[in-house]
This record gives sequence, C-alpha cells and structure tokens, in this order.
Amino acid sequence: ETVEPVKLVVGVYHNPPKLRAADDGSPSGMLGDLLVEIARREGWVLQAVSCDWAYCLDFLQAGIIDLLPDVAFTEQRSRDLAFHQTPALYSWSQFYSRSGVPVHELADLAGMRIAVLADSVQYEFLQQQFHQHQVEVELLLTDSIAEGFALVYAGSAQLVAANHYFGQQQAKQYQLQQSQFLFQPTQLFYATLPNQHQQILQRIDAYLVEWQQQPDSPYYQILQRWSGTQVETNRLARSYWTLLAISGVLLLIFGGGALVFRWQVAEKTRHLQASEDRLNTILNSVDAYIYIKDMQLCYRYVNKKVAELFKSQIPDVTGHNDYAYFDHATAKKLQYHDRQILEQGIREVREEENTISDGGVTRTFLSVKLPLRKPNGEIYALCGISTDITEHKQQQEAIHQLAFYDALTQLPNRRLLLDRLQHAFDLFQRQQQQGALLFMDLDHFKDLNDTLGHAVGDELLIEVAQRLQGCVRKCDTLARLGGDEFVLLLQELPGSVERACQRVQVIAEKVLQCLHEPFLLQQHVHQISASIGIAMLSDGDDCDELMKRADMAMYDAKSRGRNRLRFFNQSMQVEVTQRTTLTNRLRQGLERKEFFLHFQPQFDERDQVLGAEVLLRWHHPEHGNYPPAEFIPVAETTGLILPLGRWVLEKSCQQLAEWAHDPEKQHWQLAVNISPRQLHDGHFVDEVQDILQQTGAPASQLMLEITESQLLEDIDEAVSQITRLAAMGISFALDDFGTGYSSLQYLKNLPLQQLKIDASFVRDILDDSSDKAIIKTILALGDSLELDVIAEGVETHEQYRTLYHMGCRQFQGYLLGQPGPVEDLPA
Ligand SMILES: Nc1nc2c(ncn2[C@@H]2O[C@@H]3COP(=O)(O)O[C@H]4[C@@H](O)[C@H](n5cnc6c(=O)[nH]c(N)nc65)O[C@@H]4COP(=O)(O)O[C@H]3[C@H]2O)c(=O)[nH]1
Repeated sequence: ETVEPVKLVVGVYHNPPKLRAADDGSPSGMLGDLLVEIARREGWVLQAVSCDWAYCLDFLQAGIIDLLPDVAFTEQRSRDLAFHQTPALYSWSQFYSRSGVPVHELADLAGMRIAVLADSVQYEFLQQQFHQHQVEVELLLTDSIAEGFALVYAGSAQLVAANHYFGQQQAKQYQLQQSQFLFQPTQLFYATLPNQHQQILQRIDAYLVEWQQQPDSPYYQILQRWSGTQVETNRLARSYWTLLAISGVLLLIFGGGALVFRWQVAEKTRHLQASEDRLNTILNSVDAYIYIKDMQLCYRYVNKKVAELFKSQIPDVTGHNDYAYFDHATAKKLQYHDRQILEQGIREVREEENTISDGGVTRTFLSVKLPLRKPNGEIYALCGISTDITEHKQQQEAIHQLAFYDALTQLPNRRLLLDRLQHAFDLFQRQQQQGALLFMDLDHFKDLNDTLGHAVGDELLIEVAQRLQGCVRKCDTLARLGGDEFVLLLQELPGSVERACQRVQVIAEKVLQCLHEPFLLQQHVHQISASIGIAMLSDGDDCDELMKRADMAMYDAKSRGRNRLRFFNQSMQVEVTQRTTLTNRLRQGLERKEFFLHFQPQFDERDQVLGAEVLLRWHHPEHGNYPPAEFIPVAETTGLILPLGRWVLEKSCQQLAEWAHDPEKQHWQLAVNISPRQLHDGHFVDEVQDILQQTGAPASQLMLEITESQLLEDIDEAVSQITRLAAMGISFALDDFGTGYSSLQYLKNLPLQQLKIDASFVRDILDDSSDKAIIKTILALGDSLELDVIAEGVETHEQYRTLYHMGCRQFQGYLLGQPGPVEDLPA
C-alpha cells in the first residue's frame, strides 16, 4: 500500500534574498531554499504559486495556498494564521533613500512621500506611529518591495521602508542608501491557516530547532549562500537582534545625527514626548543597565537603573565618564575594554567586577557591548546592556564552597584534593615535575576529643589548619579529609628525587615542629604532635595508589612512636603486606593455641632465684618460631594483644597459684610484660582482679613490667591504673629503664618496686663509658627512691662483675639462665 505524499501549495513573493522564485518557479532565497530542503527530507511535494505579497496573504487566508514563507509575526496575524515556534529569521526595518535625505527622528519624516509594501508589517507600524504622533506623511502603497525601491529611484517617493535583508542586497542596485533609523524588529515564520497543517509546522519547527544549534547545518549554509557574508550562529544573531531591537528603539528616540543623544523631540512635538515617555518607561522598567557612551567614553544615555546605581539623576550622568562613578581600577579597566570595542568594532560579552566609588561596593555584571555605526560604517558610539549577576555568582560560589571545601576549616576537601592531585600527577608524568603527598594525622586526637569535648576538638582542628597553612607555599594544597586527617600536596619541587625528598623532609619537619608548639584552647595549654607519611609522586602509578601509599607511610610513622615522619618506599610496602599476613596468622594462632610461655630466672647476688620473667613464645606449625619482637608490635597495633595478654596473665597466675603450695617456690615472683594497649584498655584493672580471683594466685607475687614509653602516652591515666593495681598488692617494674625520657616526677608518683636496666646498657658496659655512667645513675636513683634495680641481658662474667661492683644486686640473662619451660627453672 503506497502512502500518498504530502502536497503543499506554497506562496512565493519577491522579497530577495529571503524569498523569490527560481527560474522554474520553485521557491528560492533563504526561506525558499530552506523549505525545499525540509520538503526533500520529509518527502513533501511543493507546488509554488507566484504572487505579490498582499495576494499571497489573501490566497493563504482563502485556502488557495497551504503555506506562506516569510511572514512577520504580529498580534493580529496570530489570530488569523498559525505559526511555528522557532523564528526562521530575525529581521528589522530601515528606510532607504537617495542621498541627502536625513532621517534622524520620526518628526523628520513629516511631509515626505514614503513607499511601503501594502499589508506589510512596516505599513502597519508606520501608519500607527504617524497617526499616533500626528506626523503628516504620504504613504505610497506598493505591491512589491522592489516597486517601492523603484519609486524612490525614479523620484516619485523620497523614502522606501523595507526589511533590512532586502535593503542590504538591493539598495545599491537602485542607488539608494540606508538611513540609520532602525525600527521594528520582527521575527519571521512560515505561516498556514490555523488547524490545517499543524504537523507541517511542527516538522518545520523541529528542523529549525535542530539546525539553528549547529553552525554547519543546512540552515546556516543556505543563509550564508544568500547573504554572501558570514552568518553568525543563531544565538549570537538572536542577541544581536535583541540588542538592535533596543538600540533601534534608542535611535528612534534619540535620532541619529553626530550625537545620538541630541534629544530635541520634546521641544518639537509633545506627541513625541509621549512616545519618549512610553519608551523610557520600558527602558526604565527593564531589569538591566542600559547605556550609551560616546567616542570619548562619556555617558550619553543611561536608563534609570544606571542612574540609581550611580546614586544620581539620569540627566546628571550625561557627559560624565566612568571615573566619576567607579573606583579608579574599575574605571580604568572599563575604559580599556570599551576602547577596544570602539577601535576594533567588535561586539563583546564580558563578566565585569565593578566597584562603585561611593561606598566601595563591588558587584558582578554580565555586560553585552557593541559599537553603534553610521550608515557609512563609521562607529560613533557604544551601546551597553549589563545585568547584575552578583547574587547568582555568590550562590555559585557558595555551592562551589560546599562541594569542594571542608565546612569546619575551609580547607579543600577530598574531592578538590583529588582533582589537584590528578593535575599534579599529570604534570609529573609529562614534565617530571616532582611533587609529594603528605598524610598527616594528629596523635591521640581522639582522646582529646573524647575527654575535652567536640567543641574543643573542633577548635583545635581549626587552629591546626591555620598553623599548617602558615607552613606551606601558595602553590601547595592543604586539605582536610575529615577527622584529624590533613593532607598536604607539595608541588613544584626541585628536579631530582633526592633533592625533592630532602626538601620535603625539611617541610615535613617544619610542620611537625609547628604543630608541636603549645595550643591555647579555652584558656588551657595543650601540646599535641602529629605523624606524617610521605609518598613522592614517583612512588605510584596513579593517584589512588599514591593516596594509599602516603596513608601507609603515615601508619608506619605512628607505629614507630608518633611525632615523626616516614617516607613510603618499596620495602615499606613489603613490610605492610607481611604485617597483614602476620595478623591473620596471629588470629589463627590464638584459636589454635599455638602460644606457650617461657620463663627466664632472675637471681640475687647470692645466686638465689627470686623468680622469673614470663616470655611469650609462638610456634607456628609451618613457619616455626616467631620472635616476640616481630609479632608483639603487630599484635599491639591490631588489638590482638588484648586477648593474648590476658592469656599470658592467666597462665602466669595459674603458675603462681601452683607455686603457692610449694614451700620452696612460694616466694618466687613472676614478672609479666604488659603492653601499652592493655594498660590503656578501660577493663584492665578488673580483668587482673578477676584472674587473681579465679586462679587464686597471690597478688604479692605478681609483678607487672611496664615500659617508660608506654607510661608517657597518658601519664595520668597510667598512674591511676597502676595505683589501683598496686593497692591490690601487685608490684611494678619499669622495663627498659634509661632508654626513654625519665622523669623523676613520675618515678616518685608511681608505686614502683623495681627498675630494670635495659640490656643495651649492659651489653656495652665494658667499652662504653657513657653506658656505664647511665647504669651508675640508675643504681643511685634506685637507691634514693628505695627501688630494686635488676640488670637484664647479662651474658658474661665480666658484665656480671662490673655490675656487681657498681652496686647492682639483681640479675637476669643468658649467663645465669636462658628462657625456657617452667620445669627448667633451677630449684
Ligand atoms: N641478647 C640477650 N637477650 C636476652 C638475654 N636474656 C634475656 N634476653 C631476651 O631479652 C628479652 C627480655 O624481655 P623484654 O626486655 O621484656 O622484651 C620483650 C618484651 O618486651 C616482649 N614480650 C615478650 N613476652 C611478652 C608478653 O607476654 N607480653 C608483652 N606485652 N610483651 C612481651 O618481647 C620482647 C622480646 O622478648 P624475647 O624475644 O623473649 O627476649 C627477651 C629475652 O629472651 C641475654 O642475656 N642476652
């Protein structure tokens, strides 16, 4: 079944270059060709009917033709005809005359013979204007536009009014010139009778919408073919048209002469005054700043909004330039750009930040500016339309701020950081421009936050952000990822990795130092520290990996005792992987009961056993024995030390309970190592009490070994726990004594029983005089504080003798007894 093609009878009148008949009678010209192209695509069959304009319009209304191109939209026509939505062309009208007929204003037309197309929009408009302003003219109605041009050429009329498309192309041929009197901007459409060809109009509309958005579409190709000049894209054409609509109106009011603004109409006719009033009402009620500046950039016209902005009256602004109203920098900038427009004859859209001199308020404007030209093309003024977009910009900025900045510290957030990092990374890959990523975490921030409250925590974070910002350069990015995690992206570092690393180290140390300075928070001085992990841009293959690596390095710094910096490197990566494996094995080991205890005896100076130190041992079925120095730190960071430590305590207490029944051993003490995690775990005291109760071990025989460094973490908390345990009869030994920062203050405050000289001092006691001096001091300290002092790691007789002569009376070490099963302890 074949579908009948759509047949359309099209009216064609002579209005080149917009519309004309081709040699074979078919529609041609801009709108004709466009229709032919659309019909070709749609499969419509066009049948052209050649007619003069007024007849064409009649034919359309009578239903003789289906479609008429090039119909200007008017209110009245919209009642009788149907139009599509998107204008096919934008047009306006001008007068054309033989040389020497000046038209500056409506009143200049009085007494003239003016040719105009019958039934045209120009005719309607002019007739109405002349009538309204009581300007007497003789209108000669023509059947075609060309006829009007011919009348002027022949001297039968002084002027012809026509659309500028026709005028631009045809005026020369008739030796006519265009006047600067622009009027009546119109939008041109294809028209049909209402409700008859709805679908046709819809299809035409669809093509117009699509093609007007594509600069290389058939639409622009056709327009260009017929206009012979470069056609701007539709958006520009439309704004140009809009501006012309306004500036045309301005010209209508002000006339065109050497100065557009010589406003004499008021004196000439009171009707024109009325017209001015009406137009001014329009111009003054638009939400835009409209102005005209002359070649010296003095204002010649401003609307009410401009006058209000300048806190002045409209007439007072005339003759002044921007220096009178804006601050110096703004005026200079405005004049610079305005001059370019006048000199180069360009139209410009620009965002301007203008500061009003009175009050110094800065506002943002979107300004469209274009030069105004005389008929000979000479530029004589600049027309500008500016819209205040300050609020819009502020909203945009607020949204930007929310999306890319941290609300608490106003530092860039993760999203912005990642963006900058990507940029830095690209630069590094292209130009080997080194950079570094520093992950910073405040040590024990959580404790501060929990104890002092979130308000103080927030205050600290804000101050930290400010301090950090003081340590970095403009080209660096300091971001906050949340919590107490800050990231610093350093860019533009010196070429070689070594030099770059050195520089980064210096910066990171500076950061550590500046964070270590005391903070004053709510009248209290707080001291904090931070741990920094560093990855160089050369350390990873992408941003994700770099972030992870800097993070890893930061954790490494933390686990090495905080307040320090660590660089990421490959060996660290290996370490991290091993650590994960070890964690999994530890967990399994606990379940599979792979742990056991060794006991290393401790002696007095008469070789009598005082007891033993309990040492944890782990035998893995496949990997053999793991040294405690390797797995204990991992157990500590993962928290596995808590169940592990509990198990050690239980076993030790069971042993003590057993010895309690043995008269030879009931005086033996067991020294059990306690990890910092255990001591700072809130349940530790209760746990020890439970274990003592359950096992029946005498508390007096249990000694807990703590290290100096673990005390330092939170001295007040530690003292309170230790005091509570000591009250239960448990004694305490301070392990590794001498390696940390000893503070007499806490030594006095703690219920200690024993100081343990670290094995490292004992090892070098024979060769290193400073180690000897330290041991002496520890012994003297023990003496004065009435504490026992035990030397650990005694391996040789010489060491033993030297220690003895120095006054040491308790010993532990391979010389006297290796760690081993409980059965191996000497009786
Ligand atoms: N070179 C030398 N070394 C000697 C000598 N005498 C003893 N040692 C070793 O020195 C370490 C003494 O333990 P530590 O200083 O408390 O140091 C301990 C302790 O800090 C930790 N640790 C061991 N067991 C536990 C435990 O149950 N809990 C906790 N939290 N830590 C433990 O592991 C560390 C290492 O333990 P171990 O490898 O068993 O190493 C033990 C012991 O075997 C000697 O004459 N020469």
